[in-house]
This record gives sequence, structure tokens and C-alpha cells, in this order.
Amino acid sequence: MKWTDKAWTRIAPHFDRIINLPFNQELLQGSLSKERFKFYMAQDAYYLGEFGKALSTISGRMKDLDQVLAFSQFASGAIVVERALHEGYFKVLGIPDQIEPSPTCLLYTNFLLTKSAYSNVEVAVAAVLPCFWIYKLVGDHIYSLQDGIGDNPYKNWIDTYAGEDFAKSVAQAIEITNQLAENSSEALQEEMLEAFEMATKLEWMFWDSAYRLEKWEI
Ligand SMILES: Cc1ncc(CO)c(N)n1
Ligand SMILES: Cc1ncsc1CCO
Repeated sequence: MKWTDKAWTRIAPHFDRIINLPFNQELLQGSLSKERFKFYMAQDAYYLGEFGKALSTISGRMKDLDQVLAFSQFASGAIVVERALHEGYFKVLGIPDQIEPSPTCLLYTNFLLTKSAYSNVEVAVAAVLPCFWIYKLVGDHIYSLQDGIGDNPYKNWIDTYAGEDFAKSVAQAIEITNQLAENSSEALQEEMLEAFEMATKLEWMFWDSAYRLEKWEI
């Protein structure tokens, strides 16, 4: 059994909860409030910058040069998406340039940065995989349930993650993770599964915190 099959089995219940989150249900219907979408966009721009740095760190730790290249392309892809949010949604929604990360956003990005720098690189790759895979499936799910996608105000966002380019990156990230897992001990594979599950929970928390417009209580 491939590592990613085991990984999926482990997070399947979390994935159902992600799909059913009010944030994603309302995004799908186009009824999500502008205030919540704006909060999410600002936090996601911060997230993408830190995620890009984590991907760069992983790139430099890879042994195989094809994998160095793949992760460096993922890193630049994440920063390009961040820049596009800045040029597009930030202007339209009136988001300030400097973003203070919410508690959950800081928790998630610090988790990714810490794993990318201090864990075995196999574990680091497993920790960033949900960012690819979950977004792809959430994007596809939302896309597949839309008929009149033309009038959904969140169409651009949906298109980014349901598109061809993103699909290629996701397939590549899944393949690299399986290659690394095949050459890893059982114990290391288990550690990869734990990192993958934790990142999946943090994805759930990220959407949930945006819906709640999460604030610092102090
Ligand atoms: C929180 C989060 N996870 C994953 C992605 C996709 O990279 C994103 N844009 N935001
Ligand atoms: C995972 C991910 N999310 C936004 S860009 C990116 C890398 C794709 O190249």
C-alpha cells in the first residue's frame, strides 16, 4: 500500500469535516460574507508567504536534484499566488499591506516552518502535503458542484485550485512523498503520518478561524 493511501485513510474523517465547514459551504453557494472572505484572504496571503519559505527550506534540504527543483518551483508558485492576491483581491477588498497573523494562522505557519527546518525532510514533506492535496480536493469539490459558476463572486479563488497547473503540482508532490516514504523506516513513515494528520487539522482550523473572524484575546 502506498504511503499516501494510508495517509488518506487516516485523514478521511477530517476531510469530510473540512468539506462541511460553513466557510466552504457558503463559499460554494456564493453566500459567504465579504467580511469573512476578506479576513480569509488577508490571512491566506500571510500564510502563502510563510508557506513559500517553508517550501524553499525543504528544497535546499533535498538530495535528489529533481526534488530540489520541484520544491523550488512550488515555493515560487506559492509566492506568485501571494503576489496575485496582493495585486487583485487586496486592492478590491481594501486589505492593508501589513497583515497581523491570527492565532491559528501563526500556529499553522510556525508548524510548517518548524517542520521544514528541524524535522527529517521526509516528515517536512508530509507536513506540507495537505496544503497541496486538501486544497486540490476542496477546489475540485466546490468546482464540481457549481453550475452557474460565472456569477459566484469567489470564482477566481475557486479557479486557482481547481485548475490544471495546480493539479500538476499536486500530483508531483504526492509522487515525491511516496518516493521518500518507500525509502523510510516504519517509524519514520509513522512520523510522516502524524505530521500529515496535524497539518490536515490545521487546515480545518484555518477555515474555521476565518469563519469566526478569530481575534487575539489579548
Ligand atoms: C491555509 C492554506 N492552505 C493551503 C493553501 C494552498 O496552498 C492555501 N492557499 N492556504
Ligand atoms: C501548494 C500551493 N499553493 C499555492 S501555490 C502552491 C504550489 C504550487 O506550485
